Amino acid sequence: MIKSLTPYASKFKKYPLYCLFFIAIEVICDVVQPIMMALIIDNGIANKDLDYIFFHGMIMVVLAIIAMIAGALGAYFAATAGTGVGAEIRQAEMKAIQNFSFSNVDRFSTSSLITRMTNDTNNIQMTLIAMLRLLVRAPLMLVFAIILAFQINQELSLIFLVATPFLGITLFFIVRTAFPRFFSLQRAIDRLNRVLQENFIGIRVVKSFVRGKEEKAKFAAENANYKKSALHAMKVIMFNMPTMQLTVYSCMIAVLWFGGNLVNTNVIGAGELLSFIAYISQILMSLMMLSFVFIMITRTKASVQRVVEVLETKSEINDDDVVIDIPVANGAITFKDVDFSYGGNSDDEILKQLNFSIESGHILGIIGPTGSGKSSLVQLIPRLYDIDDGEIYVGGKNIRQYKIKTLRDSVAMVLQKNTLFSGTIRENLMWGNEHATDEEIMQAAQYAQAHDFIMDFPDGYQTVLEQGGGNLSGGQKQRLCIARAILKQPKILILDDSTSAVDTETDGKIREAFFHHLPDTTVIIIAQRISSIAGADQIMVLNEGEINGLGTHEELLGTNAIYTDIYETQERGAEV
Ligand SMILES: Nc1ncnc2c1ncn2[C@@H]1O[C@H](COP(=O)(O)OP(=O)(O)OP(=O)(O)O)[C@@H](O)[C@H]1O
Repeated sequence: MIKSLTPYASKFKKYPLYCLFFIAIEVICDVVQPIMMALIIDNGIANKDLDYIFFHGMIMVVLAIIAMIAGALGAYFAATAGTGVGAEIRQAEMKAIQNFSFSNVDRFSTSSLITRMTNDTNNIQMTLIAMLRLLVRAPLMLVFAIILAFQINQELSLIFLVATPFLGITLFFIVRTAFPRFFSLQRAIDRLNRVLQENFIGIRVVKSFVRGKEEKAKFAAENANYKKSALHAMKVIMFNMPTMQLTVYSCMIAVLWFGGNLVNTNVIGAGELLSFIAYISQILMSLMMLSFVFIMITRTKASVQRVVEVLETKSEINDDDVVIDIPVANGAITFKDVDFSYGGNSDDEILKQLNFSIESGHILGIIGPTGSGKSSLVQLIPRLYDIDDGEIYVGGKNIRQYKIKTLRDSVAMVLQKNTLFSGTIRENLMWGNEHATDEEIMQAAQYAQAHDFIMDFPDGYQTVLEQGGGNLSGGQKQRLCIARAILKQPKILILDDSTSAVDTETDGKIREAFFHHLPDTTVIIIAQRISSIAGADQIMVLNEGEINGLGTHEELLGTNAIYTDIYETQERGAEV
């Protein structure tokens, strides 16, 4: 698992070496201090030699200053490496997610992807920084302190031999129990983020339905669940510190007990006993640092697993087999025996045995009850989802023969849910074509019946849109999205219920514009209103994932029950 992340560390190879160098200096300075202290007590104080005390005291001060500077530099290089690797991983996750197919995104869920890119990656970054600093410092200090303690007195040092296995076994059990609990903790963060994300994105709906109380209750439940998961994990970790302290204080008591006797019998000096105790403190510190890092590693193991899952997920839709990048010749579309289900579950087929063709430059209207599969059908054309069975042809070639970018560049979709981004109207329109001239932008806006309302704003095309186009009406947003799609100059233009918020007259003008100004573009219009599709070259009636009728308005009216029923209902509605 760690191996999968090593490529992201390659840029920062030299920093661990710098870190090792400075931390080694810091540790050497720290472990020499007790020796100075012992010398001052056993020689300086015992002989009342003030010069000796002052000289060795100064050495202690200088050592402390060097240790401080080296420690700070070590921490700086550790932080540079850790944050650098974190940034590389985040960038790689972003790249991987941009390549995901819709079903990949469905499988992970948006909130989980956000947690993985933020919280999980942050865990990895923090652990790397701690590992670089402490995994060098703690073992070095431990080894030096043990060696120097052994040099003072070997028998006293045997006390460590009893304490170390006890600590090792305790740590092993803590780490083993904590791992699954940390995994659940990350999942609890996913769920908390999901509730927050849904609430913030849908805040207008929440307020208009006065659902604030229910939303608060939903959040409270997930928040409580998160707290429970965090406590569950912490309960194990809690044992770490007391175990360390119990062991070390027991060691100190044992050292004072046996060491006191050695001082009384003049085997070691009082200063040596004091520095022995100082080494025990350093050994305690090292063990605490080590256990802290091990626990962080345990927590991060869960995060690494979740991040690697994102990095290693290959898009279910790819064009790896396509060697030659052939252009899309025209907007002709053919579906042959197409079956489709979300997640490839054939028991739950959304579209069944679809067979139809549209000539390039023609307009196809699709109508049908809600949930009949209209949006699913059009998403198959630019390969936003792949089909289970059958074949789809665009411009006379199977869509699998095109590079995905080429195919998607030739198809523009205006989705049911319009998304605009913060920035000016002009910037939003240029998503369709980043090289578009002012004339082209204006022309696309005119075709989409957006130019007039844009010019009514004091800043015209430079009007700044709020996040998600919050300062526009629903119909205005829809028209901007249509203009953005037209600007792409696609071979196929798909409008998925995208004029629902536009009045009938403007809707008619938009269709007129397609008819007169985009004669070579194949247009697919999904609509609820018969009037939006009545003039189409062909109309498809979709019902429960199957083609129930296909023909012109005149052919379907009177012969297709569903179409006639929708028509009559809407006519009656219009009369009332
Ligand atoms: N991402 C998805 N994952 C799983 N099932 C989905 C997904 N999107 C849609 N569905 C299911 O597929 C079926 C067809 O949905 P689709 O959106 O294609 O219908 P539609 O005819 O466009 O409906 P509407 O007119 O209400 O927009 C529905 O049963 C829906 O629950």
